Parts: sequence; structure tokens; C-alpha cells
Amino acid sequence: MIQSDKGADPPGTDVKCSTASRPENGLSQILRLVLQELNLFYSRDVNGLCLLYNLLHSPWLQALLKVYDCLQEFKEKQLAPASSHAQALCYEVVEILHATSSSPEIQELRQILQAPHFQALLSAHDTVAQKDFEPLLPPLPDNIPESEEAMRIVCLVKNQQPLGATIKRHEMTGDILVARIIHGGLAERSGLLYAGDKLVEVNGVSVEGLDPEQVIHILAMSRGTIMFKVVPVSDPPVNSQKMVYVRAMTEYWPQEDPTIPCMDAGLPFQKGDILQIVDQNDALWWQARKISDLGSCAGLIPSNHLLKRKQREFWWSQPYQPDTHLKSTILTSMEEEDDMKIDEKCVEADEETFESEELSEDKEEFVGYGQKFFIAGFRRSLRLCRRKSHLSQLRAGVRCASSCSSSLGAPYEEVVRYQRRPSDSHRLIVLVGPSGVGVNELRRQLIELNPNHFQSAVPHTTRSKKSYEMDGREYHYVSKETFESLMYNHRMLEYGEYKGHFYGTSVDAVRAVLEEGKVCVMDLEPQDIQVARTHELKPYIIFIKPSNMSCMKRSRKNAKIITDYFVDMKFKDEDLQEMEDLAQKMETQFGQFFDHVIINDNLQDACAQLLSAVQKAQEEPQWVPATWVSSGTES
Ligand SMILES: Nc1ncnc2c1ncn2[C@@H]1O[C@H](COP(=O)(O)OP(=O)(O)OP(=O)(O)O)[C@@H](O)[C@H]1O
Repeated sequence: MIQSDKGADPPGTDVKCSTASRPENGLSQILRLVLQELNLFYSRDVNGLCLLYNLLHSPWLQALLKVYDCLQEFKEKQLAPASSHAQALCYEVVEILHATSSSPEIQELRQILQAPHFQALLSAHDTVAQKDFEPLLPPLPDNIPESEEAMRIVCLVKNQQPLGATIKRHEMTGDILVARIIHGGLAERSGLLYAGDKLVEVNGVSVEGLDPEQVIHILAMSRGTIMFKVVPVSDPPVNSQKMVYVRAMTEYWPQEDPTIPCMDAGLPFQKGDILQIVDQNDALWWQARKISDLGSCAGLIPSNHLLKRKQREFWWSQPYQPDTHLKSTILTSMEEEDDMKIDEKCVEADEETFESEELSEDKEEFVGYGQKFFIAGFRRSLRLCRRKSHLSQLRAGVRCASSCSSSLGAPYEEVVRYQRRPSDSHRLIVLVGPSGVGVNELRRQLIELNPNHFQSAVPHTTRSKKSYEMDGREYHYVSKETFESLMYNHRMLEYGEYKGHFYGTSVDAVRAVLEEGKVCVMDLEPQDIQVARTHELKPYIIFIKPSNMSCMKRSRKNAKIITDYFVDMKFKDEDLQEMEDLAQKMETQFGQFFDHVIINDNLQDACAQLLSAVQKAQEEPQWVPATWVSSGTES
């Protein structure tokens, strides 16, 4: 019907002319005319017209046709620069403006024209307009014999960047083959070289009979353009793997690995680095980038399987040391040292320092007393009691096992970006740091900022309740049997023994805070982090680190260290040194778990950083183990 009606176009309207060359007569114009005509039929109530009328009137169809018109118009336009010397023109204009009497508008225009980003834009424009592209590729040799039909000539311009390919010698034939093409490197971007291609010549030099090292030497000596003659691999590999992101749970230094196929192509990484794995085709060597440097070309890293094997070999090559992990080397020796120190401090303290037994215990346990208000969960750090308990021996054993297994555990942990939804529970905030660094101080300050939003978990104890205490406020008071059952059923995130009583924080106590819609903030010993790393709690681990010795001496001038004998002592140099050493060891051994690091120098700054980190943890996407997101299983 519309076709037959086309003949009824009003005179003077050329609907058959090119829609592209005359935009005013484009498709949307045609549509307008059709609608005008349909209008006539519509008023006569012709069947089905109403439907068609609505369809043609629909805004989306109108918009679509407009887009089509624009594209058609653009397609037929030959874009040419108005000037290929825009930058020179700009200088001229600036000169003229200088000579002109100055007004605010002229000054502003001069500033805009002279601004570096504007100059850079004009320079880029002129480069494109003049087609001034460097470097120029040399012409292909024209005397290629017919017998070399299966060959490919590849010219690459090196431009001070590595080629991004490795070579090897075929064990049987002795041929020099391209072993792998590095993602993002020059060779890959050219799309002309593939793993498996056989090298015949490099810059006109035959590689027959040469060692890979000799070929590499020729390549290294080459500047500018390199010409390869290759026999292409019959079946070029296709990388159809999806990108995987992992957290490095160990460190890797290619320079120290004699087994890496090409040391220069290796990607060094440290514990905790997030890596984007772009190629897992090789069972032994993967290709990866650091997410902090995604623009760079990929590097070689050992595959999961290979790195595990390396870890095992390294482990067995070490002389037997019964206590090589953090807790035993540092804390066991600290246990003895501390006992000595505490004795010294005890001798140093005068008698007036000792108060009545009950008051002393309160003071010892609750740092929160004497503050603006009482905050549950602020019994003094368990770190002191852990050092002196028989439980610590047991825990040391458990920790040794877990520490050993973690050093031999999966070297990469698959991670994904996780953004907490408003309906999800808050992530548990865990503060970790060497004793005395200010973990409790920062935790308390954070909670005091907004006690309705931030809260500690109420710990459990086996000691009896005092007259002024309330069950569930200072502690959950439980029997020794109940405590042990929680412990052995892995319901305690941390625990310790002090003066014959057990103390600890349970998963349920944390859950209770989270279920109230609050953010639970707790401190943990680094070796307890693994226990808290579950799908349910999704802990965000913040490492509180001491600053350097001179800064610490200044900032801790009036601070008090809390000792086992509840004598608040000033920090001595050796306390600060011990803190620094311990922080370093914690970072070396557990750095892979730290989501954020805060240097606690100026307390106010550190507290502001803590608040910002905690908000980011709850509101912004973060890397978390893939198992926390993809399934309901705990890891
Ligand atoms: N940035 C800082 N500047 C000055 N003093 C600080 C700073 N951070 C903490 N302090 C003080 O240092 C002392 C020890 O801090 P805190 O009790 O928080 O340490 P901790 O890391 O919890 O160690 P522990 O668990 O062994 O008690 C406290 O007196 C605290 O007020």
C-alpha cells in the first residue's frame, strides 16, 4: 500500500533522491511525508492504518532513522583536514593576540591556546593530518624465489621495546622455532608471528645450525627494523581462554629461577599482588600481568602446578628447623625475653603501682574503663596472655602445621571483584599489627566515632562474673567445657589463656554484631586470619604498621606500653625496635592476606585513614577469593 502510494508524493518533493547526499531529504524526511499521507487515510478510518500510524510515529523508529541518516551522510563524506598546520596557525594567532590591546577575553583565549594539553592536541592533529607516521617499513624484497612460497616475510620495528617472543630449538630437527608469543608484546600486536613458526632468516642471516642464544644475540644487536623469514606453523594456536585473576600467595623472582625459559620475559611478583592471567596454554609457564600495570606486556610466571613443585623442592632443601615460622621464631623467643622484661619491669615498678587484686584485674582487662564510655570487647589484648599459656604451646603446634601447609599451599588464589550490596551483611573488619603499635587505640577511636555503626564482638571467658558485670556485656561467661567445645569445633576466631582462664572471640559473637546491621571491628593475631577468612564473614584485613624508628620515638614520647603486670611503662628504644622487627616479619609471612596497610605515625591521620579504608571496604569493589562469591561454601 505504501509502495503504491509513493506515486502520490506532493509535487516538488523528491523522495527517490540520495538520502545521504541531501540530509534534509533523508529517510526521516521520507518518513515525515509518509506520515502526512497516512494522516489523510487515518481521517478516513481505513482498516489497520491506526496500527501503522502508531508504529511510524514511535519515537524509537524516528530516532533510529535519524541515526541511519547521519551514518549514511558520514560514510560518503571524505574527511580532510581544514589545515595540516594547526599548531603553526595557533602560534600566529597567539602572536596577534599579544599585539592586540589586552582584555580579559583575549587573555583567556591566549591562555587556552598556549595551554600544554591544547598544544598537544594540535600537535597530534597535525601528525595525523600530515600522515607523518614513523617509522616507515622498508619495501619487501622482490626477488623471492618461487620455491619459498610457503614462507612469510615479517618486518617488525623494534623501537626500543622487546620483541615479546621467545624461541627454542626443536629437539629432533634442530630447527629454531618461535616458542611463545608474549601477550601485549610487539610480536603479538603485529599479528604476524605465532608460536610454532619456524625461523629461517633474521635480517638476511640464515639461522640454520645456530643456537637459540646466537639468534637472540643477532636480535639484540638489531636496531629499528628486523626482518624475519619464517615458515608459518600450519595450525596457529588460538587463545580462547577466559581471563582469570589471582592473588599471589607467595613471591617469585625470575632472576633467581634458573629453570625459567627466558629470564627477561619473567614477571616478578610479591605476596598479595593481584595478577591477571592471560594465557594458560602451557602447563608449566603461564603469562600474566599485574593489575597495577595492565597496559604493559605480559610476563612469564610458573603455573600453579609448577610453583607448588618449586615450593615443595625449596621446603625439602631447607635444613630442618623445628620452629621456623613467625610465632615460634619471634614469639617463642619473645616469650622468654618478655618474661625477663616483665620481671625487670616488675622490679622497676614501685609498690604503689600495685592496686588491690580486683581493681588491678579490671584495669588489666578493660582498656575501655576510664574512657568516655564503656565499649564491650575491649579487654586488654590477648597477645599478652597468649605468650604465657600452655594453650600457646598447643596453638603454636597448630599454627606451625597451618603455617607450614600455607607455605606449601596453593600459590595462587583465584579472586574476583566483590561489591557488597546494601542488603548484604557488612564485611568483618580485622586489624592486625605487632603488639603496642596501636591496634586497640585505633579500634577504639573508630568505634567512638560512631558507636551506632561500629562495634566490637563480646568475647567469651571461663572466669567467673564479677558483681558489677553483666553476662553478654563485658563477656559471655561460659564453663571451661563449653569454651573447649567451641574451640575444638572451630567456633572461636581467636582464643588464649590467662591466669588459668580462657578468653576468646567466637564466630557467633561476630555474627551477632553483623546481624544488627553494624560493622564488626576486631583485632586478630596474623596466624588467626585464615580461620576468619570465610564466605560468611568476608573479612577485610588491615595491617597496622609502625613507622620508622625516629618517627616512632617522636610520636610515642608520651605513649604507654601495657605490660603483663599492668604497669604502664613508657616505650623504650628496644620496644620500638622489637615492634619494627615483628611488623617486618608479619608482612613477610602474612602480607598476602593484607587488604590495606596503615602506617600508624600520627594518630589522627591513622584514624582518618582507617575510617576511609573501612568505608571503602564496605562500599567499593574489592578483590576477594572467588569461593566467597561463586558458591556458598566456606574456604
Ligand atoms: N599514633 C600514635 N601516637 C601516639 N601514641 C599512640 C599511637 N598509637 C597508639 N598509641 C599509644 O600506644 C600505646 C599502645 O597502643 P595500643 O594499646 O593500642 O597497642 P596495641 O597494638 O593494641 O598493642 P597490645 O595489643 O599489645 O595492647 C597506647 O598508649 C596508645 O595510646
